[in-house]
Amino acid sequence: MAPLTQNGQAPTGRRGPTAPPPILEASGLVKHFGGKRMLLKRSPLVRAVNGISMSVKEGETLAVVGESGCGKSTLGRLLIRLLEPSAGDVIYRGRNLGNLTPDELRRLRGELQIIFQDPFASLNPRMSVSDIVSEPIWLKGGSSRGERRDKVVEILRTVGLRPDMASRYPHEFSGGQRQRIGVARALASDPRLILGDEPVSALDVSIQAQIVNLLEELKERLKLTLIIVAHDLAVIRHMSDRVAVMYLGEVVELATTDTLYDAPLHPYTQALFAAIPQASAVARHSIKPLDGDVPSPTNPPSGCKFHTRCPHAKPLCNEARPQLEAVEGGRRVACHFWREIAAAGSDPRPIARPSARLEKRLALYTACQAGRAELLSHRSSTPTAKDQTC
Ligand SMILES: Nc1ncnc2c1ncn2[C@@H]1O[C@H](COP(=O)(O)OP(=O)(O)OP(=O)(O)O)[C@@H](O)[C@H]1O
Repeated sequence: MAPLTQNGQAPTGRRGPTAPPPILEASGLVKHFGGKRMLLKRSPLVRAVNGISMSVKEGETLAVVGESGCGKSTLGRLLIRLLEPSAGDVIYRGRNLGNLTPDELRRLRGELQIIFQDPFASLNPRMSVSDIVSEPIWLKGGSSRGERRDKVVEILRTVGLRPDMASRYPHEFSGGQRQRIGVARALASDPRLILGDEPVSALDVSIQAQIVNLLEELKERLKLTLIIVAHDLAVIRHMSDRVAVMYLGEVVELATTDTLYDAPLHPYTQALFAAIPQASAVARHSIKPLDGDVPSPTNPPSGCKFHTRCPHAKPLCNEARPQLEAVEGGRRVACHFWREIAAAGSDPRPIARPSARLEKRLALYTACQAGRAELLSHRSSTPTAKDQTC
């Protein structure tokens, strides 16, 4: 089993001569918050991200999953340089973002965009839709007022909103429509890579499917790369090509979506997926969902951060931090004993039927996928005022 190189890639040669270079590569990313002296005492040091090395391939959808507080949003924001790392580098299309001048970074900002979780909080209530969407175009520079107006109209159509909605204000829209405005704002600067930070979790389930489908459609049409931070494993399975599983500031497993859902290797991934046993092969292995809470990132356990909750923990896990190790098929796992755990779990049982709730959600996605062509033609002619149907 070949170990990873410093930048989180498999050793040179494994990628193959024809594989395109990643659009983004992170190496040794660390982000600590706090730890500053305040009057009489020091604020606690929060170790949000601890030495993550990974890459994002051009045109893929990479999902980042994990329990609340494990550092998903922080990692996402570090990758698009919305946050400055405490240590480590992000190389975007061959350029180290840490070495750019503020001016160079501002010019590059349009290529790296974000869609926020909460469409109610993330839009300025005092700005019209037209102002919200045209601001990034204006910031990019080089366009006249008329060109900006035309581009706003085009982008609104692209995200399924009517051009006459441009003069309205965010409070006049439904949740799904507001998230479409958030998507329009992200698209306005012609991005190459978009971070979706829980882009659908604040929305009603039926609206979630619309936004998921919109993002997928835009990704294909505009050749975007997506990083999706989310905790909804059904949405992740539907949307992503690869999944990075995080635990307490570290990536513990990284694999293609099908591989990960069919046979998770890390005990944390297994336990995470056991919360939706019918949706994954972990149902075959009677793995229990996780007990207890994630330890505090201000005082993380030594060695493997997961050992305090891991059913397979051995003394070594308390002593040494496991490295992300390359496994066949481009998958990576950070566990000292993944081979033993995988071998012990080779007693497959039939997969249980999906729960009624999961079945409903999967059916909804399928229906929305099937209705996409119809929806698109509907949007361009007589778009709906409210996001009520697929
Ligand atoms: N600006 C900040 N100052 C101090 N601590 C922070 C800050 N931002 C995040 N943290 C802490 O860093 C840790 C990781 O936070 P982060 O938001 O990245 O987690 P997450 O996995 O995205 O959580 P959630 O799913 O709940 O959004 C948490 O303990 C959080 O409290």
